[in-house]
Amino acid sequence: MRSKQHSLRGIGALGLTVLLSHSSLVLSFSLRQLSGTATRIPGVHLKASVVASPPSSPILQDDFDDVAKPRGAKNDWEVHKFGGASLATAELYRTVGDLLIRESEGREHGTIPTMAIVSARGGMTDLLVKVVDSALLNFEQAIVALQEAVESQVSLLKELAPPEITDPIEARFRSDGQDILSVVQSLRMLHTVPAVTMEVVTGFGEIWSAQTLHAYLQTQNVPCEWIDARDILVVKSDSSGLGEKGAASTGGVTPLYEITTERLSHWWNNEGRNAGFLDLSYEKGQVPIVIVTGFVAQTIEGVPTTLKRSGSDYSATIFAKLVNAGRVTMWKNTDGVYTADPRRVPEAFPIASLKYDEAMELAYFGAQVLHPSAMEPCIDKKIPVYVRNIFNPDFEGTIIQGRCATLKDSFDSKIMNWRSKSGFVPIKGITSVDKIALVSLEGASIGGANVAERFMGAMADNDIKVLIITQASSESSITVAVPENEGQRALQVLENVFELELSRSKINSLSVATGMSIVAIVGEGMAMTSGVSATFMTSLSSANVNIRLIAQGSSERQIAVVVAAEDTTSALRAAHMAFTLSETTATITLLGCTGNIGSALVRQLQEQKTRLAQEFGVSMCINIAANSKKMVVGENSQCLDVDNLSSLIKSDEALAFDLDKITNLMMADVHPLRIVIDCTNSEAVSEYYERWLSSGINIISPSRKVAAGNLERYKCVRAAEKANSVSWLYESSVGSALPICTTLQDLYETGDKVKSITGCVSGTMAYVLSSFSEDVPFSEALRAAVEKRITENDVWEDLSGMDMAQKVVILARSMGMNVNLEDVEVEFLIPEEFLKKEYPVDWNEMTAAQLEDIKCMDALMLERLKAATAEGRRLRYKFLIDKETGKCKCSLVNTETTDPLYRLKLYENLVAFETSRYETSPLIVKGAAAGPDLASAGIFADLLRLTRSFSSNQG
Ligand SMILES: Nc1ncnc2c1ncn2[C@@H]1O[C@H](COP(=O)(O)OP(=O)(O)O)[C@@H](O)[C@H]1O
Ligand SMILES: N[C@@H](CC(=O)OP(=O)(O)O)C(=O)O
Repeated sequence: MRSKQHSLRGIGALGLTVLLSHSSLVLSFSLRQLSGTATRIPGVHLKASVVASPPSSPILQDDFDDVAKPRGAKNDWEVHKFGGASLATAELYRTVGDLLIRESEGREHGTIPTMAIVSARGGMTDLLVKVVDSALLNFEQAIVALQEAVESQVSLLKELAPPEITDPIEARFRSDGQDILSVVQSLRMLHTVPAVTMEVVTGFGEIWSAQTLHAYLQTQNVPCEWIDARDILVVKSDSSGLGEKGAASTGGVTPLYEITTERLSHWWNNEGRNAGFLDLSYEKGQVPIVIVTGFVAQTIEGVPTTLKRSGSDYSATIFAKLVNAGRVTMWKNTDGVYTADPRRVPEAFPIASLKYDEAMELAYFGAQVLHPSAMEPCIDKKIPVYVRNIFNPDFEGTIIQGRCATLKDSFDSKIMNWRSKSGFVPIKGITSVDKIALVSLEGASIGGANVAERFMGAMADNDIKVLIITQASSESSITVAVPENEGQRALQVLENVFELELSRSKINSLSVATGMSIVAIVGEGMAMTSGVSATFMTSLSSANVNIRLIAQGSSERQIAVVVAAEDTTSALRAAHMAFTLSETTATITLLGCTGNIGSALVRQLQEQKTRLAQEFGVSMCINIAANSKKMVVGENSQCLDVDNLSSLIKSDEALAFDLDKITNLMMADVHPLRIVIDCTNSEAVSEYYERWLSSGINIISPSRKVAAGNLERYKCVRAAEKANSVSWLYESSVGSALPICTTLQDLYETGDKVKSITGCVSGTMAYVLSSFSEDVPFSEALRAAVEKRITENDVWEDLSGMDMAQKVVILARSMGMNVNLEDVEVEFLIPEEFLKKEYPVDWNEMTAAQLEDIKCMDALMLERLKAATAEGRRLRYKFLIDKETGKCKCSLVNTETTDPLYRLKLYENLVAFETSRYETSPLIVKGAAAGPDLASAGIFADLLRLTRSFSSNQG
């Protein structure tokens, strides 16, 4: 095992002494370098590995091996990167070590030289950041954090290998801890934290992590070594600070490949040779495993630096390029790159494949899973990058390879509307960057003064990272998105630059707005399709998200918007769903879920769900279900298990029914297609219709409470529907599943003039009147109808004619008539006093009493039947709506043989439309229309209508 004891130890507070020992590398530290370092971190007892150009090698030129072609190996190198989450515990270090051994054993083509780039153990970098950050504010806290950092790594190490391996490593960790302590102490004298201090201290996480994994691999007796990347990787950095995970940036760090290649080659021919890597017998299964510290590097001046937060991904691809690897695998704690951050969008799922450019855009706009620069090194050598889950290694994850078509290519190709090609989704992923400020210059009237150039020049000169720019063509208005913590500085800088113009009022205003986030959709498919940005914007507006700025990259691979920070998650989820990246087509609140119609609907949804998903790509998600007493709610907007709905509502999980709570939950749901299905007959529920529609929630109502209720309320609800571009559908409230309302709407919308509508829209009336006879009394026919569950719960609603009258109101209103229920002339088939009578609350008892009472009508009804039969006619309960006279009527009539109702059978409904176009022969809609199954089929049809019209809206 090799010892790396290269430290810079301070002997005086402001002095800098170098104590460096390295088996093969010669220290050459120029005075300029030393003073350079000293000016950056004066007084710092810096431990750094400083590598100058390789010494004259003792190795003969013939003997010099190319690291990219390991002597004797049949396969290329493969590089694996393990992030902090994959190295959080001793168990995980073992898992990683075993995985490396397995991978190095190869697949069908023999052993594979293997390189592992390791991050700090999970949470370590944050802890080291805390050590530095708290040094000035709370020194005690810094010490505690430092102790925790060292001790946690030591105890993890000791779990992995015996003392003969771990003792020297532990000693190094502790000595490193002492060095960090010196650095931190010196900060107290400086009263400031030089940028390089953070880079030096945080890098120790990776240095310790690599040695920890190396300790474990040594116990497995495999040829292995570890590399401190600060000895090899030389970079040029044009940005200060570590950055933040998931911040929008390109990092600003460029590897210097020539010198880095030289150093790696030198390492291979010296350290590697000493480790026996040049003499391995690959056929016999011997293969090198080289562990490299991620994240850390060195500047050309020899100062330790980093590749910025999440930079180990970048280290991995840089080393992959250096050794010309066959592939890079980034091992993460997720099943690959997701369509959106899974912590914010629970519906997100792993993307199977991405182009390099798409991955770069996603990373630039904040997808924390990848470092923004990480793709660069793989592009020219076409090295595929796999993103896989260490906790689910059998899953394929995401593969990143290939370039996107250029803008010119897309100009040459045929543009199509993305919704016209079924199954095609132009968007691969949706990301966000938090903590953004918008800086705006408005109302410039400075002819020829080149406002944009001065604006952007000021940003560049002051090192302010501009993430998005939008500019009005006149240059009179420019807005840029910058990191929030740069917002005020950007404003000051601009105030200085445009001081003169501001004082002469040649610029209206310069302003900064903080508390913003960028939300971006990414995918190469958008360059070749139309309708993408319309879908994006519509989804945001349906989620009530206000857009502050829009920008589309010239590559047409991304569209970014800036929104208020508190709207970010809604925006992400809404866009995710609008592009059907989520499977759920609609989220549904089902009211009255245990009633006759509600439970029939649940049954149908259960039966149809696979077919709907497979044939139509529609997935309905019942998210809230309630009856009049209880309600159940899917956690985090997740779907309830439809197969278990009835037991869920009886379980302890069920909450007390609360319409306000339901409304708030629906309003918080950002799904662009939210639907309430009102299968209740509740007046209380109908009071919420207007509010729901005004909040962008669609309604499907078999309930007639609103459609046939108070005219003023009906009008308000309709107005809310129109104003909010949502739908209120109630096809199932008239004639169950028969297309009566839609037919009427079609006639109306196509300009036909509906003169009158007649027919029978009561299944109970149709059944009873066509089945009672001299042998079967009227009351017995009604009993049969009750048993067949085709009546309303309260059979008086049917027999009073009020059920039919409500449907008449609905149809008349659809013809543009201003009618209320009182305007319908209704003939009762029961004595009026029955309606005022008090019946038991229990349904069975109430119905039994009603069936007893109705017997008094048997004789009278038989008489009417006989009279009709004597004339060769049939008894039917018929409605009439006459547009011209405004008359609406429901009555018992003796129908002639020519009347379409004459042949109406048991369960049937019939509606005849007499219109200008259908003058000679009315348009007739007829069919079975009774019972919960048909009613729920009507709701189902409305549901599908809504999902269809929603998707066409979006294109
Ligand atoms: N689009 C995305 N796909 C996958 N993960 C994402 C995405 N956006 C954000 N993340 C977050 O990034 C995390 C993985 O990135 P990171 O923590 O940097 O990994 P590691 O440290 O293991 O390299 C995931 O746990 C997830 O929470
Ligand atoms: N440890 C560094 C570098 C890195 O890339 O880590 P991770 O792979 O865990 O994101 C960081 O936390 O930023």
